[in-house]
Amino acid sequence: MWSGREGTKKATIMVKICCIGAGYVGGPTMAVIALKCPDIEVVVVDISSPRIAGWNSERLPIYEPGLDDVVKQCRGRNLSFSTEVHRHVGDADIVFVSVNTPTKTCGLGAGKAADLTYWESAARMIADVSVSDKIVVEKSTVPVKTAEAIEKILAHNGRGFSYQILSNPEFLAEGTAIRDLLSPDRVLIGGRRDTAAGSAAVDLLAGVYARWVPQDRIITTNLWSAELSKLAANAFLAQRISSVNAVSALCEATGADITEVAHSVGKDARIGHRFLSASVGFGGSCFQKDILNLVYICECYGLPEVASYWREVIRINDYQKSRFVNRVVSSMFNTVAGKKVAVLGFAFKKDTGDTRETPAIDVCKGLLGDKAVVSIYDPQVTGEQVARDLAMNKFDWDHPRHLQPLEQLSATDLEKQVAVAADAYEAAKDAHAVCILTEWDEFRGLDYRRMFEGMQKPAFVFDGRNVVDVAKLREIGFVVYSIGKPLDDWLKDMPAVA
Ligand SMILES: NC(=O)c1ccc[n+]([C@@H]2O[C@H](COP(=O)([O-])OP(=O)(O)OC[C@H]3O[C@@H](n4cnc5c(N)ncnc54)[C@H](O)[C@@H]3O)[C@@H](O)[C@H]2O)c1
Ligand SMILES: O=c1ccn([C@@H]2O[C@H](COP(=O)(O)OP(=O)(O)O[C@H]3O[C@H](CO)[C@@H](O)[C@H](O)[C@H]3O)[C@@H](O)[C@H]2O)c(=O)[nH]1
Repeated sequence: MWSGREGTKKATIMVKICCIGAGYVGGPTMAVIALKCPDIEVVVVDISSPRIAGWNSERLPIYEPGLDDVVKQCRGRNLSFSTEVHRHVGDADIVFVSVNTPTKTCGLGAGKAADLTYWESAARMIADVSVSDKIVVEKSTVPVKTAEAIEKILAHNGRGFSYQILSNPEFLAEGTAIRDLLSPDRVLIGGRRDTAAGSAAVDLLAGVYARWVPQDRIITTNLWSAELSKLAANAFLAQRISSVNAVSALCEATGADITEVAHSVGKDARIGHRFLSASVGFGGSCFQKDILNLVYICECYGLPEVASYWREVIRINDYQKSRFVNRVVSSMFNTVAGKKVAVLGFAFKKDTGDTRETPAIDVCKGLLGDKAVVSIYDPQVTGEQVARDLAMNKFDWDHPRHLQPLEQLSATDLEKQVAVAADAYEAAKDAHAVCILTEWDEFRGLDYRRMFEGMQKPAFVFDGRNVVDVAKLREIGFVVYSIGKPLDDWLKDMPAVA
């Protein structure tokens, strides 16, 4: 067993790992650790009993390709899910903290800063219930210097036990989480290498990952570099999307084709071809939240120019979403009031049921604001989830489910204006337009002729993900708009400004 007080690394057998937070990160990450380290006991705990019940059932609480299989192999062997938070945290050797770190909605830093309420309460709880020394691992994405705050909480409340804090940010993307965890580009571990105990803690955690990750992909840094690298990586990724989306607007204005431009640009090995797909905008629980967090940190350190540089990445993303809504409304004679619009795809990307910060929410709210009647189909998103999302205030989604307030759209408004369809054909029946907002593979192979026949005329397709064959659909008779593609005559004179 590891002993922090002695500052030594003994045998790594008999280690117990406990992860606080059984979400999109905690669940899959721990499942893969359990799979690759059969001699390590891994327990995932959460304050949400429905979530834990889900992890213990046949229908896992999140949809992620390959996850069922990994959980089935380990659950009941060396992987378990529990609401007995105190018991399992108390005697674990390594405690991962993978709780929500939402954007603050009120008070100092509202709309930008990370809300560390859940993090701090987890840290205080660790101090309260510990019966042994521990390595505490930041898995959540946190502001730079959070480790210092956690060290202080544990030092002042830790009742004599020794704690080593490590930063081990997670880089998995949803939809490919299992693949990313099994074969990560890198594992990053930040710690206090300058102390014997800190160094031993880094080595111990690195030893866990080394069971399946090649040594040259395990990077160790100081704490602040690890914390900042996570925010910087997401900012760089999101910046690429905002760059390609900004160019997509110029393509539409000039007759260039964004697919051709992105291909030509990405052929330069220094730029690379990945992450250059123009879209209706990026979504997901991380990009916006983490960039806002970065912006706030820059402001706090007196770097307003750097803050405004990163803020533009979000501005372009918001512009892209409202530009899309304006395209839809202006193309349809400047009004969608009372018109049925089919929305294909509600998740923030394909292969996930996650709708956090999905561009579909903003697009649907924009269309509903113009009094459209919206019929939504997504293969992985339930009607209940759609209703919650459309009734929720900005940023409220990133709190444990039972703490999310619901306001904005009344239930009657929702019932009148929003329906959820069983498939794409039902969504499009009698509709004036189809909007494609998620790039699900099945949307590529739909029978668009059949759809066209059941729709009002002129029939429109607004493709926010460039999944349809534009020429084929135009041949069928659709008026087609596809992000960043040359406009057809119908759309050419329509203004699409935000
Ligand atoms: N989703 C991703 O793809 C991703 C990837 C990398 C990093 N992250 C970061 O990881 C963190 C977690 O993200 P997530 O998507 O897994 O969130 P999530 O909302 O899916 O899961 C967080 C879980 O923590 C639980 N929780 C909150 N406070 C708790 C407490 N005090 N004790 C026990 N459980 C508690 C919640 O009930 C919830 O189930 C965030 O900081 C996020 O930014 C997310
Ligand atoms: O070329 C692209 C690539 C992505 N997207 C969109 O960008 C968003 C985010 O996609 P992606 O990054 O694939 O998914 P996430 O699960 O949000 O993963 C990001 O956020 C995680 C949470 O921090 C990080 O761990 C991952 O490394 C980082 O990729 C989605 O709406 C995508 O549709 C585009 O519009 N164009």
